[in-house]
Amino acid sequence: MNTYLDLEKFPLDRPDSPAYANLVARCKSDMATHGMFNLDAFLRPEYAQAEAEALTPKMDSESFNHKRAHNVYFKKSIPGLSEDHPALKLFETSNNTLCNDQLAGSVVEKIYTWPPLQRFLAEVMDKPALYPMDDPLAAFNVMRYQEGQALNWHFDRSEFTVTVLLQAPDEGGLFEYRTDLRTADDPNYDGVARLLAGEDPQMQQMNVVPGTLNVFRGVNTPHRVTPVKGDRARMIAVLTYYETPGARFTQTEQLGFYGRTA
Ligand SMILES: O=C(O)CCC(=O)C(=O)O
Ligand SMILES: [Fe+2]
Repeated sequence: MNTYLDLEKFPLDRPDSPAYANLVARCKSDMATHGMFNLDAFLRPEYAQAEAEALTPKMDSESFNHKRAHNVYFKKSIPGLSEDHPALKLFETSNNTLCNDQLAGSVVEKIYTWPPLQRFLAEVMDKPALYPMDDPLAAFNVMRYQEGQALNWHFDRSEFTVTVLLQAPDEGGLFEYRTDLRTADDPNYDGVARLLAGEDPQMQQMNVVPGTLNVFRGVNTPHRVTPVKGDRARMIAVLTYYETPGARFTQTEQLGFYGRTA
């Protein structure tokens, strides 16, 4: 994996080293303060670019165009919220997705299934262990956003999400987020409505270099990707792990996100 990953800077393969302990401590601290952490250029940028190019023909011919209007919950209705509540405002999303069953042999698959990464993430996230999903579609994806495409405001299904940026666009395609807008006990619908109206001063933007591994707690932190501008697409790998083995999407979720069931 040292070919692809910068294991000198991020010694995930040396869990007994002091450098590893330092890295875990830094990531825990970033997670506690910002709800996310980054390993800059963890996937060496030349391999990130090569992976983006290698996957482009498949993206052109086989990907699912995830295009729909949705609210921040990806649900039709929320018990106790009237249909016209501004927290349920609909937004357009469009991007193209390749699923894990279309990514056999890819570098993204190698990273997703590499046990030291799972162990490292578990340690940073204070979990006894983390497991890959047992879902042929939702375990890991590569998403492409071309000119005008975007992923609109949403909360994630999983507690946290791991991404690796493969290719950055020339303009737009920015990741925007609002840390801890809700909690497990307080859905904060008025706060959600404020954010969606563009009136939350605590919204932030993140800009990362290609190859960066980002981990963010997206279950209570709404986030979006702004529309891409220009000819260069934004391409990103999304890796999902759970605390229990065997996690799967429901058929309804598979259909909604990937246009098919498997
Ligand atoms: O494209 C990204 O940076 C974010 C992807 C994301 O939020 C998701 O897949 O849930
Ligand atoms: Fe997300």
